[in-house]
Amino acid sequence: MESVAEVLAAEQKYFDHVSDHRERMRRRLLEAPTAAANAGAAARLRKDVEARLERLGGPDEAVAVGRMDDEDGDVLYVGHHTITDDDSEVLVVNWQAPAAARYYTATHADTAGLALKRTFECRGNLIESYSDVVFRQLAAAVAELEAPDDALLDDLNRDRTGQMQDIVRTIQAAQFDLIRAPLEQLLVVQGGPGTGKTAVALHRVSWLLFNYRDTLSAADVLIVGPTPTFTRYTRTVLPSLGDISVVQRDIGQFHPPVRRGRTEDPEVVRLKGDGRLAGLLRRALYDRVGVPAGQPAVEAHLDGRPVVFTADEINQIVARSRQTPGSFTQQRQIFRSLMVNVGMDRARERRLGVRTPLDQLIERIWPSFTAAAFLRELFGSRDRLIAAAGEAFTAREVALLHRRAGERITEEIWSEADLPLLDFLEGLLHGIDERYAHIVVDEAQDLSPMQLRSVAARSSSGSMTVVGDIAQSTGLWARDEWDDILEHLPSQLPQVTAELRYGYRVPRQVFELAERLLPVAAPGITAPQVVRDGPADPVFRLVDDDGRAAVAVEAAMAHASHGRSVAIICPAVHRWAIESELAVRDVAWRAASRSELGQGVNLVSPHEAKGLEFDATVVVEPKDIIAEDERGHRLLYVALTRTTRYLHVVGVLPPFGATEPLSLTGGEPSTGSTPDPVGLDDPDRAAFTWESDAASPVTSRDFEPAEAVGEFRPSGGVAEFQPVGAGGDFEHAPPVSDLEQDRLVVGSERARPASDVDRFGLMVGYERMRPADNHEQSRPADTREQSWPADAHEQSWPADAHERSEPVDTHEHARPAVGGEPVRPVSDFEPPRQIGDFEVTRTITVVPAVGTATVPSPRVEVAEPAPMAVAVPGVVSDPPTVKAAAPAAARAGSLTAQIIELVAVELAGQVRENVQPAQWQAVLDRVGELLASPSEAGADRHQG
Ligand SMILES: Nc1ncnc2c1ncn2[C@@H]1O[C@H](COP(=O)(O)OP(=O)(O)OP(=O)(O)O)[C@@H](O)[C@H]1O
Repeated sequence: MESVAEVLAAEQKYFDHVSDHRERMRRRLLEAPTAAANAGAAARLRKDVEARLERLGGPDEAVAVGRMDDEDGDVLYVGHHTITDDDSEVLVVNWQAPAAARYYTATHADTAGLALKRTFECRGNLIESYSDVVFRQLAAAVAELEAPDDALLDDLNRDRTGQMQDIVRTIQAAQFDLIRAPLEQLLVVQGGPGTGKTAVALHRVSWLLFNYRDTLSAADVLIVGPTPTFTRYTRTVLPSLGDISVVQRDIGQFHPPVRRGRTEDPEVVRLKGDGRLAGLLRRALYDRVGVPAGQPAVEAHLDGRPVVFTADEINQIVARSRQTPGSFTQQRQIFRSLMVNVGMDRARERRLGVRTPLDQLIERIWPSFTAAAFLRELFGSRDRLIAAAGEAFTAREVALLHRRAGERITEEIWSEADLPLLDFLEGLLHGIDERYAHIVVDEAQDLSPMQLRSVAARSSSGSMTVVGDIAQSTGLWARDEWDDILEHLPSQLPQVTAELRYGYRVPRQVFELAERLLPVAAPGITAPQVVRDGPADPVFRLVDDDGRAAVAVEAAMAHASHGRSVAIICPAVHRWAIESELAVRDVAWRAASRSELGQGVNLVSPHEAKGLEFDATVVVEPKDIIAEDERGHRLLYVALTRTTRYLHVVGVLPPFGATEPLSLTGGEPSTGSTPDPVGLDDPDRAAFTWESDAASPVTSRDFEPAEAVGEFRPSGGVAEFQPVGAGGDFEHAPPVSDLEQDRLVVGSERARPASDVDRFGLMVGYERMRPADNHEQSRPADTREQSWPADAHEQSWPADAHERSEPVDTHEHARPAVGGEPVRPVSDFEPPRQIGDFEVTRTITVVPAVGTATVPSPRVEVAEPAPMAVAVPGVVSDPPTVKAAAPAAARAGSLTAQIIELVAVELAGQVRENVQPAQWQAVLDRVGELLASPSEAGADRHQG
């Protein structure tokens, strides 16, 4: 069997060989125009050459994405583009070609005659690694049937860039089935978040363009997305597949040119999206045609020769004109020619005194409009609205549509809900010029009937790919059924509905949280099956109102500092605070509302977040996301499912506690008997995760704090913390901390092995706020942060900090100053590498704002921390060695105390209660003391 290195060398040789041929093809193509007979032919050739060069791929692209070996030993390489040698032998076949299909369709159950499928991981044309699926082995390994292969996992784990990437390398069999479904149908693809609906829809376009190339060109295809941001995010995929001229638009782009920016009441917006508006507009438009009632006859002149028409006569001509197929304007032209014909026949001798030229009369009887002018007049006239509304609308609805017109048409500002109406009118007035043989509608689940009409009006054939997720359907037109959407997309073609079942984007830990919303958000929908684990559990950050923005921004900055794309998904009510915080901290950020996305910090509204994804997301204030939409739980589901790796939830509601569990379901505050909506009752679930940069941060499940340091014993509504081993009972105390290779590790015997636990590292909270020279004030002021000052003794301490119940604001603009020295912002502090004898392996953010929790009762009382520190058997195994070990032990002791506090928080969570600010403060004060004079406190404790 060949070694990996041998395989790589052989494959690279082939890649280089193919690349040489590709460059030869390129040179030949580039030379072609110069050989043309004349300038016109050369220009045509050049265009053709450009298109063919696109199809060839760039010189830096990998020539192939994979290869397949059939059972007879024949090999075929698959890539983005076909590459041939001098004899026109195919070296690499393009992925859309029928010959490539088996690369995607082969499965363990039906190998399609393949023995092996190899997927390459490349940088440019350099192969970095490859992964093989050996079908016979796969079939044998039943356990692996649903397991994603390595190549797929690699792709899913890569950093996101703010632009969607193609998935040619790793299209899955079920996805490929939809990609190559026949053109002549209306294909509906339902699938949960991250199941690849958008990817499938885009690759389907490319596949159709290749396989129906005789009848379908790029100009025949339209892709419609929900927002400009989404369109920007997805628009590079098709060019990367060699399909450059496919039209990609967002739904807000179908309208005549008007000024946008009017905001409207949701009730009005909803009404304007209603399909009944189509009837109203049509009636209103044709209500403007005809001779006004009460006018039996009219007179006009044709070149000075008077003509008289009776009203009946004109109305008959109007009726005849309206029967001809065509737009309002075309019918008007017919009307005009009929009128002119009659006029010519009937015109008498020239006579003065008839003032109205025939064209003016025609304009009065059948006015010509622009869509905007017509709609402005209609909305501005209650009478016209009432007439057009007929029986189909209530008086209230008519009143909602009525509005004062702007002074001039050029000053009229239009709302988003007006746009489909303008578009509909434009279609009535002039017809729709741009029609497409295939239309892809992404995120279709939210579109209003009038928006869907805009799409349908552009279909020449009824062939469409409609993708979306009912469970993510929000907004004023949130749907529970696909039929409610499809009734507005009429098609003569068969309608086929398919479902994508595997979730590729969202890691298991995150989806386990998000899917708990589904029973409330979309009861009939089956959750997708996630295919991979993420690097971390979701992190819940408990904050108070003042601390929210800081915590969210800090979390985002931390991710951004690792080069990740991170979205702060923020409901409108907190947007300002977040933007201010970003400004104060001088953080460069991008706004989805301006269609900017990329690495670093992005600020995104929950609605804008649809269809997008990021390496990390910070979801701000779940309850307000829920409040932002009638289907707020779905909106939160959307927000929670945007991450490919890390999720932070930042909110004022504690993620635990009997009085207010993390209210992912929103609504009324829960009582003790209310089932916990996110399953935090479930003892197997981590109540929260302590924030950490570790690859897998320590969660509340990771060790057994109660066994390690003590336990909470509820008594009369107050749970008391009882440290185990108090009074020096080392023998029976399980280890609380241990010194191992200069690291402080924490855990009990039942905890994870030290290698895992040592990620826990040192708890260095609180210390950063230590006063320079007044140890009595040594106490934490802001437990949201966890950095250690580079030099603790240089820090100033706000004089009134001990009286504050809210975290001290450490921002530039509101930084407290003590003795003229401003308190430095948290971001200025570098955690130390070394504390005493201990190497700092990790800093962990303290669960924030416990000191400011407002949950009244029941409460947890935390006993004095002193006895807790005695259980340091790894350091001080018996009293005689106390003195010698005192400095190290003292430091370890104080740090242990901090750990114990965190354990206390954890336990508080586990007993589903919260710590009273006063109690908590007592603990923190005590730790402050210990930290202020560690040796003394340590010695005391060990002696005591
Ligand atoms: N076969 C695959 N190989 C590699 N990556 C894939 C594959 N299928 C999907 N993905 C990736 O999964 C992520 C989610 O895909 P996509 O955005 O198409 O999902 P979606 O179903 O449209 O999600 P949403 O409902 O949130 O809009 C993308 O990063 C996409 O590239």
